[in-house]
Amino acid sequence: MQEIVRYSLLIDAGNTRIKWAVFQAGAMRLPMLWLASGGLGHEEIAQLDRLPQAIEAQLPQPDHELVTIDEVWISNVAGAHIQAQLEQFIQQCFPNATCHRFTSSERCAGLANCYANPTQLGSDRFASALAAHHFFPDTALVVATCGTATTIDAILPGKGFIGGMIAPGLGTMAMSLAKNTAQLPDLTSVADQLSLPNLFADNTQQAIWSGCIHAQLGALQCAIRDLQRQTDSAAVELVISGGAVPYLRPYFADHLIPCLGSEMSLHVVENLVLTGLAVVAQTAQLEPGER
Ligand SMILES: Nc1ncnc2c1ncn2[C@@H]1O[C@H](COP(=O)(O)OP(=O)(O)O)[C@@H](O)[C@H]1O
Ligand SMILES: CC(C)(COP(=O)(O)O)[C@@H](O)C(=O)NCCC(=O)O
Repeated sequence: MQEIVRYSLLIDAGNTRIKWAVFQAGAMRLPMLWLASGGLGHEEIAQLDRLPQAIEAQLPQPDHELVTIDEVWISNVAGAHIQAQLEQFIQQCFPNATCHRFTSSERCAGLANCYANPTQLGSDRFASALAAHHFFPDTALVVATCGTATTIDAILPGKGFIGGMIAPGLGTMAMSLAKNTAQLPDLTSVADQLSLPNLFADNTQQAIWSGCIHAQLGALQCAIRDLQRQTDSAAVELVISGGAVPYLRPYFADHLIPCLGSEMSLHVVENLVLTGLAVVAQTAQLEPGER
């Protein structure tokens, strides 16, 4: 008889990209071993009608297994239009799956949310915090996601998610300079080739890039230092994720690790929001009353 293997589909709809992963509840460790995963821009959303094929192509699928997506968890901060399209694709592709929209609440998976209005907190920020708290419990954490916006949040043992900062993301910063000035170019297509031999650049492209990169690093440094002051200790760890991390990472050794005190206190996670949704899905399966 064929065994039916039950999977959860996790979806992180950010303001630039939609990321997805297939997860099977069980022991979790970093990096997460997704059974299948992918991502696409908003402009490519129509391709989601081929999601079952994209998933099947990646799954290790021995003959005796039938693959069933029996639940979907969505974190969406990209608006009602994207939510409606996502729900339509899920209904079309996985008609038997239960679809859950993850939103921020006062408490989830053992983490308290101290936002004045807990439901106002972006679901991606809360999911990221849940992931960080799950893997690094009892630690003062700065949790950063560097996407369309850069969000830099804090978790304190005994208190939970205490709040954070929302800043323009790296790409958003660079684009806003190009849009709002007469003489500054758009760096989007050349970002992959840009390097910074000196913080004080001697040309326009590198000067823009230096400004944007160091603004991001500076915000992270401020967050780490503030949390260190609040905890009266240097034992603060940074968990960081998001599409802009590959551009920022070359500067971590000079600008973040000295603040943290040790390389061991820096954790780069491929997709923290999806990881948080896996924590939520697992908690809901194991402890249905906890969500
Ligand atoms: N060429 C680039 N230059 C600067 N930033 C980039 C570039 N490519 C990607 N990024 C960054 O990655 C972001 C997308 O990352 P992601 O974490 O998926 O964001 P979101 O969750 O907001 O959709 C872009 O908005 C941008 O900030
Ligand atoms: C801050 C955000 C825009 C980040 O979105 P992203 O960059 O991940 O696409 C999103 O988390 C959001 O819309 N938050 C709601 C407001 C808040 O968190 O306070």
